[in-house]
Amino acid sequence: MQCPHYDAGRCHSCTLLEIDYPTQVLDKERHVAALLEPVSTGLTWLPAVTGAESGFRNKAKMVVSGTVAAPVLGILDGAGRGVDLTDCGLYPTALEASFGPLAAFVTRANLEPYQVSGRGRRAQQRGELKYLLVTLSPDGELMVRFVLRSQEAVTRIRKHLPWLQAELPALAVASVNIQPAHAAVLEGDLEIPLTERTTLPMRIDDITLDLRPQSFFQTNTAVATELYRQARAWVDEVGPTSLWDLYCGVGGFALHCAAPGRAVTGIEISAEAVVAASGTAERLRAGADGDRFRDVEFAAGDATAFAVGPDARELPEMVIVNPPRRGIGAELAGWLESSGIEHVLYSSCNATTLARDLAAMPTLRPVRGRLLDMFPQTSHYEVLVLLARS
Ligand SMILES: C[S@@+](CC[C@H](N)C(=O)[O-])C[C@H]1O[C@@H](n2cnc3c(N)ncnc32)[C@H](O)[C@@H]1O
Repeated sequence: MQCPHYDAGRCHSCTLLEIDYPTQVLDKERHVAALLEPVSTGLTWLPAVTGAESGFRNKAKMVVSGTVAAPVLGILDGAGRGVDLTDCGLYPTALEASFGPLAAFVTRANLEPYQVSGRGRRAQQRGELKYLLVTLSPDGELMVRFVLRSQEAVTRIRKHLPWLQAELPALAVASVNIQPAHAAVLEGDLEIPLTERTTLPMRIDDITLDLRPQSFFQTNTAVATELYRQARAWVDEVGPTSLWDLYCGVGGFALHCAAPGRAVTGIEISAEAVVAASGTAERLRAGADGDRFRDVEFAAGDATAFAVGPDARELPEMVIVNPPRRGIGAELAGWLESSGIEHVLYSSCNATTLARDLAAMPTLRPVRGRLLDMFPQTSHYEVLVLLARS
């Protein structure tokens, strides 16, 4: 992939851009194999799943800088200057096409880009609009979230929204997120819906997941499809009658792995994601294939607290974990190790913490592994590992 921003030294996000794609994948395979080497006796690797080298990201997190008259959507460079990344090669055309109308909307609704000058206690904050978070569904619909410092601009956004909807007919869901803190954390707790629709349907094979603001979704829809397919295949092979999906997000693993006669429980810290997952399950139960989803439920909470806590009376036959980059950690790994549960499916976006967690579960041996290249051009990747009790 060629990138003028990389060539000019303006953006360094795609750290592997100078390495051809097959070599990137080979290097990642070697990387994960080396990390898992201490626990790899009996582990069979399936061929890596690769995706498109460009145009694969279904979401854009655009920092808004510049001025009301000439907003810049992209990133801030090391010196805090805005870099326009609206032509970034990682975005599909339909996502890229939304940036022009969104930039024009910033001007029309008089949304002053947020900026900080000075440092420490002398830091001065100005402006309102921090980020534009845009997600593209597989059916071409858009969810747009305006991350603002305060509610000052909400009325103006509402007033001008019909203009944006006319310019961007694909806009299905819009909301404002209030992040008052000057912090690295992207978004705040308060979400203000702007449209009647609050869910973006993300169709993946035969399951359409409802995505809501403040919920995680896998970045690369095509590779996520393969991830859920592989998970379903391995879970069906094991054939558990009860399954937990810990760190379930909007229910991707839980719903793809649901089957008649299988009780599935999804646990997730984001209450909004749980609302979305529960809504999807309800819709699917009412559909032609409703029996599959009869016994699927979701609850909000901490994955470890759920597993080790008093709520977890009956142990499931199998557990799926798909934690953030920090991994599942010592407490949950220790609990799984001593639980006696026969099978665990671990989907990881950070093989270093995966290796650490596996070392803490010595009697749960990896038997199958598959790398899924969710993030071409970067050193990141997803890896799915099936663990069986030895
Ligand atoms: C890598 S995402 C996976 C989401 C989902 N499995 C999917 O396929 O989209 C990790 C998820 O863990 C959730 N999470 C973070 N900390 C958590 C915790 N302590 N307990 C439960 N869920 C947590 C995040 O909100 C996020 O949805």
